[in-house]
Amino acid sequence: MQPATAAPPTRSGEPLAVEVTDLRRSYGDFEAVRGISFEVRPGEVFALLGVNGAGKTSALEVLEGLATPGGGTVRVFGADPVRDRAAVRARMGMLLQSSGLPGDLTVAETVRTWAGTLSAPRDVDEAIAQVGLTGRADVRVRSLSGGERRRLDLALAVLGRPEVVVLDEPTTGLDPESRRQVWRLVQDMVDGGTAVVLTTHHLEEAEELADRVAILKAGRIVLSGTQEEIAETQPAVVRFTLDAGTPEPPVPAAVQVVSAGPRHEWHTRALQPVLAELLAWAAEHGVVLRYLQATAASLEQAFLAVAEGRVGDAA
Ligand SMILES: Nc1ncnc2c1ncn2[C@@H]1O[C@H](COP(=O)(O)OP(=O)(O)OP(=O)(O)O)[C@@H](O)[C@H]1O
Repeated sequence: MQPATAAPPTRSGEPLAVEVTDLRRSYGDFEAVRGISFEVRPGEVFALLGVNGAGKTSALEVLEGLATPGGGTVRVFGADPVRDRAAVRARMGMLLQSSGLPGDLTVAETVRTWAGTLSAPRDVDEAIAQVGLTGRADVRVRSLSGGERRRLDLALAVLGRPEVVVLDEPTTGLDPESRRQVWRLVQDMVDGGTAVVLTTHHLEEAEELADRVAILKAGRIVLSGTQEEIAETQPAVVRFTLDAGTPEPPVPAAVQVVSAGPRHEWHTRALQPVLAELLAWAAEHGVVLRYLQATAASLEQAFLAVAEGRVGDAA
């Protein structure tokens, strides 16, 4: 487990795109964000994960300048998103969980109107094409499907060529193809040097996009680091089923037996040698390991461990 979420110092001297230090936010007596810290550099994707109510949106709203922190600081390229709102807004694109676009305008009119408020917008047709809405350009917003509307929101979020983009659940409601289209768009922006902070309930989205991840629970960061660092906090899993009457394999020292049958489940931090030992035993004794599965530790396992209180509940 990583105690802090400092960005790796890969490009010395480069300003931090986002710097959040000991951020707190309360609603009345209830503290929804309880002292979180993280940094994001240009060209990096940082994902905030957590179950419903963990505090992700509450934290992002401070970053977006929509709420003031109850404690701690937030800086975007060194500026305060609330005090220096105009300066931060010029460099930031945001995709909120829900948007309130006028339903009467068409897609093209909406993008054109939005472009008119920006100093250096992308080409309107290109922006519409990038989110796959070219064929829907003349359709009124109110007639769009939920997924199409989400893609329009995204087109607007990145229309001003932002250096920092905050995406609150960018692909919720999208079909798999549209989701991939959004991932490509995000990846293109990142390749161009944009810093991205995103929340998502789709772990495969974080796996696809995020350089670093923080898993929140009840307003605190419980695990953070690269995906590999987070996954390594969890054991690998081996599962197999033995036919009745088959001898039991010896349990290697590095194994914790979670289930001893009929479906065996072993947890281990030494997957390769444990698997090698098991397979050698099976070959030697002519035993079939039915439905054999070996799963390396994953971000998903770590997420579930946090959600289910197996990690970090003492915090
Ligand atoms: N306006 C509000 N007034 C009171 N409590 C609120 C308010 N907004 C959020 N909360 C509470 O703060 C906590 C964090 O909410 P938040 O929306 O930040 O979580 P989240 O991680 O973004 O959840 P989700 O994944 O469901 O979007 C929750 O317990 C929520 O009920």
